[in-house]
Amino acid sequence: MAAAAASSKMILQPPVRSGREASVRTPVALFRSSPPLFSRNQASIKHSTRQFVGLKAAGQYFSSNFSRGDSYKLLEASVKTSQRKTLSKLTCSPGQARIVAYKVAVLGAAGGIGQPLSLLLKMSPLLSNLNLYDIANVKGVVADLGHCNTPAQKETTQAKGKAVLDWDFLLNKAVSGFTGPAELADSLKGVDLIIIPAGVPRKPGMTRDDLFNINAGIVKDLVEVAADTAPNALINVISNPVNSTVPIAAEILKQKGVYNPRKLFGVTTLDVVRANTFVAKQKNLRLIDVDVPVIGGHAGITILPLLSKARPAIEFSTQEIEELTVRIQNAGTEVVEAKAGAGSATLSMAYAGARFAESCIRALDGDPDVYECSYVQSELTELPFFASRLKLGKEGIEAFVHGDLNNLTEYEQKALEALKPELKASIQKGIEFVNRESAPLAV
Ligand SMILES: NC(=O)C1=CN([C@@H]2O[C@H](COP(=O)(O)OP(=O)(O)OC[C@H]3O[C@@H](n4cnc5c(N)ncnc54)[C@H](O)[C@@H]3O)[C@@H](O)[C@H]2O)C=CC1
Ligand SMILES: O=C([O-])CC(=O)C(=O)O
Repeated sequence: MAAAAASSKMILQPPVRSGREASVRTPVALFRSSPPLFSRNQASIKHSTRQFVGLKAAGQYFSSNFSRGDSYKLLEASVKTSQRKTLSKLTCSPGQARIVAYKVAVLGAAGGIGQPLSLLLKMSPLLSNLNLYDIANVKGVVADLGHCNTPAQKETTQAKGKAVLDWDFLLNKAVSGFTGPAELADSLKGVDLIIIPAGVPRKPGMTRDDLFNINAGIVKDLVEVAADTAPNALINVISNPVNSTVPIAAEILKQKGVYNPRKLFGVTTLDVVRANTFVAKQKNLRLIDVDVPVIGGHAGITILPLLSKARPAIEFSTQEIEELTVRIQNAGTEVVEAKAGAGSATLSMAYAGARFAESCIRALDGDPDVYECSYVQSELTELPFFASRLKLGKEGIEAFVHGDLNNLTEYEQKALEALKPELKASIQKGIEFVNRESAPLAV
């Protein structure tokens, strides 16, 4: 069993910084872009990517779709030197080529989130296989996506026995469809990452917790098969209510004897994406420069943006803090109401989900500089699950950015205490659901 996710060794202290200094001197991108998959000097590129990929210029194609080029220097500096890893795995020299062959399964792939998420994943240069599972309508999605000419990667052996990584412009990236419970296990064989957006979305007037009765069972059933078929995969749970579905997934994995708290994530990236968007707009900043950690959970007041920890360091009035916090907490409802019965956030969630998935893959691949907020098993507070900023690594969670919870403002501290009872009840509800479902029937 992996070490407890929040062992003291894994706790990072952020560097001491004055806000002004941080804002002026530090590039504050959320994430560095993925390093090139191979060094151009070291491996040959047979074709111009510009020729084949309409969306990005050749030089950009090998980097992330969701992040930018600057490194996340402040956070990186908070990692002890001994914890730093080299980038050696991310480049390859002749004779040492490898295939970047990460396999991802999307469960609920034909839905409002599943479809655009699958498209974004198919565009990602970091994965080779995409397995799409749903109880209905997957065939069409696979046929549709299969026509996008996003190339696969493969290792080729050149003259003189030199292996190089290359794009195979004839082979399309493998996209496979799986429909119905009988095909679920096949969709999960050999995958590195499982993303779960299966379940019903809200309608106006509903809370996320109102989805519990349907979605709890869906997540439970999917994770049971995942535990049997891909026990080592990372799992990203999108299905709501995330505050309960993640504890449900954890209990199922525990029952199956394969729970690794470092590998189970509730996807809260959309809260960060929204916080960054709203703050950048309010303060007239470049979007790319803004990073607001969002902690707690993923429903109403359990969503707590830490504006005092925003980068760059930004001055907010009390009124701005209150208005921005409430807007970020209610942003999901804002979309639900605007869609007026046609569902909840799908496109922004697909974007956020693809970003989080890409971060997971980059971490698996050895990128030493990957930080994300996520709702996970945690010891940062007295609650067993809590969203906070994490450093991701090859085995999932590598460390917690502990310092985010230090020196909170009075407003944030109060909001943190206020969210705890609701979050605790949602966690308890998830755990009790699994225990009830698996209790032997009274005779
Ligand atoms: N974590 C987050 O930040 C967010 C979470 N969500 C949640 O994501 C979930 C999905 O939302 P949408 O894609 O808009 O819903 P949707 O109804 O458009 O799609 C859901 C898909 O799940 C499939 N599905 C249902 N039961 C299944 C099962 N047992 N196995 C596999 N697939 C199954 C459906 O056939 C459908 O294709 C909802 O619970 C929603 O609340 C939505 C937005 C943000
Ligand atoms: O609000 C919803 O029901 C969907 C969701 O979680 C979000 O958009 O943050």
